[in-house]
Order: sequence, then C-alpha cells, then structure tokens
Amino acid sequence: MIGSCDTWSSADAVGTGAEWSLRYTHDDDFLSISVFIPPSGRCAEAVRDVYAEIFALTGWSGYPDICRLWHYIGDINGANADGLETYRDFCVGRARAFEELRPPFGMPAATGVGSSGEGITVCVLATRAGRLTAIENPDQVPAYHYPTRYGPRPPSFARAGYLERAEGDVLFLSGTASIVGHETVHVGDLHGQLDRTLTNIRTVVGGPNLARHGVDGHFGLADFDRVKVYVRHAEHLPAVEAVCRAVFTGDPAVELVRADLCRSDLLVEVEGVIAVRGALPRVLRRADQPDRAGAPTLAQAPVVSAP
Ligand SMILES: O=C(O)C1=C[C@@H](O)[C@H](O)C=C1
Ligand SMILES: CC(=O)C(=O)O
Repeated sequence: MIGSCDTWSSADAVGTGAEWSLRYTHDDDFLSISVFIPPSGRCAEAVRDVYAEIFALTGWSGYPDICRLWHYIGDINGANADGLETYRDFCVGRARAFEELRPPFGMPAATGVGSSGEGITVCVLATRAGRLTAIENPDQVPAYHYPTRYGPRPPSFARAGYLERAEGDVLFLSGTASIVGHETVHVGDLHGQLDRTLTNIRTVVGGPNLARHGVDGHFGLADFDRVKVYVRHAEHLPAVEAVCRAVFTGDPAVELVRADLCRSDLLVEVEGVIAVRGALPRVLRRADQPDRAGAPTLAQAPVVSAP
C-alpha cells in the first residue's frame, strides 16, 4: 500500500510544475501540491523543511489559504532511530513549521494515516478564492492542544475547514476517530469506535457547532458528497462498509481502504467533503465521477491503495 496523490490529467488544469521538492498543479481556484519525503531514521527536520516549502509556494503562487492536507506516513506506529513513534516524530516537525513560520491561514483540515510504503507522502490543497474557517468539535480537545502524553508536540490540524466561495461552499472534514476530549474511547471495540466517530462527525457538521464558528449551515451524514474510511484491520472492512453505506445515504462516493492509523488503539477513521450549493469543485471529484458536463475529472483526493 503506497500513499500517493493523484495528479491532474484533466484538460482543465491550468498549469503544472515543480519547485524545490514539490510538484504542483493549479487551476483558477485551487493549487494542488504533492511531495515525497524519503525514509530516514528521524523525520521531524525533513517534515519541517517540506512544510516551509509548502508555505512558501502557497504564498508566492497566490493561493495563500491551505484548506486541506493529507499525510501518508510509512510505518506510522513504528519507532524512529530515537525510539519515538514515527507519527509523533512527524508531528514535531509539522508543529515546528507552524510555530516558526506562522502561515497566514488558520489551522487546516487534515488527515494523517499510515502507508505501507516507506517515507511520507504529503498532499496539499490550497485556494485563493473565498473565506476559510477552521472548525473544532466541542466534545474534543483541539488536536493542537493535546497533552504531551500523545507526543512531544501535538498534531497541527483542525477538525474541519469551511470554505465560503461564490461558486458554492465546501466543508472539508478532517480524519475523524473515536476520541472524546483527548482520549481514545471504545478501545478494542470496532462498532463502539465507529459509532463514536459518526457522532463526532454529526457534531462537527451540525448547525449549532457551525454557528459557534460564525458559519451559517446545518449538515448531517446524508449531506456528504465524498467519504473515505480508513480501517486498521482488513477483516473489519465488510462490517465498516455495511455501516457506512447505511448512514451516508446521500449517494456519496464512499471509499474504504485498509490503513494504519495515527494512534495504535484506533481501529477506524473517517474523512469526507460536503459541497454546499452546487457540485464538488472539479479538484475534489474522484476520477470516476465525471462532472455534470460529462468531462472526466481527476480528484485531488489521494489514493491510499489497499495492500
Ligand atoms: O495528524 C493529522 O493531521 C491527523 C491525524 C488523525 O488524527 C486524523 O487523520 C486527522 C488528522
Ligand atoms: C487521532 C485522531 O484521529 C485525532 O487526533 O483526531
């Protein structure tokens, strides 16, 4: 299973290019970046440096707001050369980038899961149009405030991001799991973790929570246009798929993949996207989801292939 990012093949891509270690594609509204960090004994410094490149590119390219990131981390629960879990090493580098470089946007929506390949693949979606609001969940401690029992530096992401734009708003839901406060709940219980994950999602996208963030909207599981589910154990995939297809009833493109997760006691994680008033932006559609005009599109959402 290799973490990878789709790159655009759509004829609508305005441009593609490479800068430093980054590859990018952009259209009128979005900049899509992908970068691979080769495996090493420790990753924090390389992660910090790659994030510095990402912040620089989004800055001078005129797409200043990072609205979504995906991180596919080889051996995510393994130990680095110092015995620190790889994910925690990754979080140290990312936190340093945010603290030292202070990007102009709020904490972005993100996903951080395992990849059975080596190294770290980072995919970024940035925009220049619209107003981006970071969304938190009142039932969860913001990840960037997690205590040090989860690592020397906390993860740097928001529970969701809400992008208000003239063409139609977009809600980006971060990878969401069975965490209440800052603790994993229902350890060892797949259905308990899935139920809590779905409850967290309903809370994040519900009207009262969005209103607390100054966003006018009320959504539920049936409003999702795309859902991606990461499941730690392959034998759990059928049961998780049955539940997800029963609750995400808005005919979304539900994808399930086997993947390790950022905490060794997590069994399942769900991310998604909601298009508000209109179609999903082309960059967010799956390759097999032609747009209404029938033109093929290639979504930015990365592909984490099953083993
Ligand atoms: O570290 C992240 O960016 C992250 C990890 C998981 O909690 C989940 O995938 C969301 C984001
Ligand atoms: C671990 C996880 O999913 C979170 O921090 O939200």
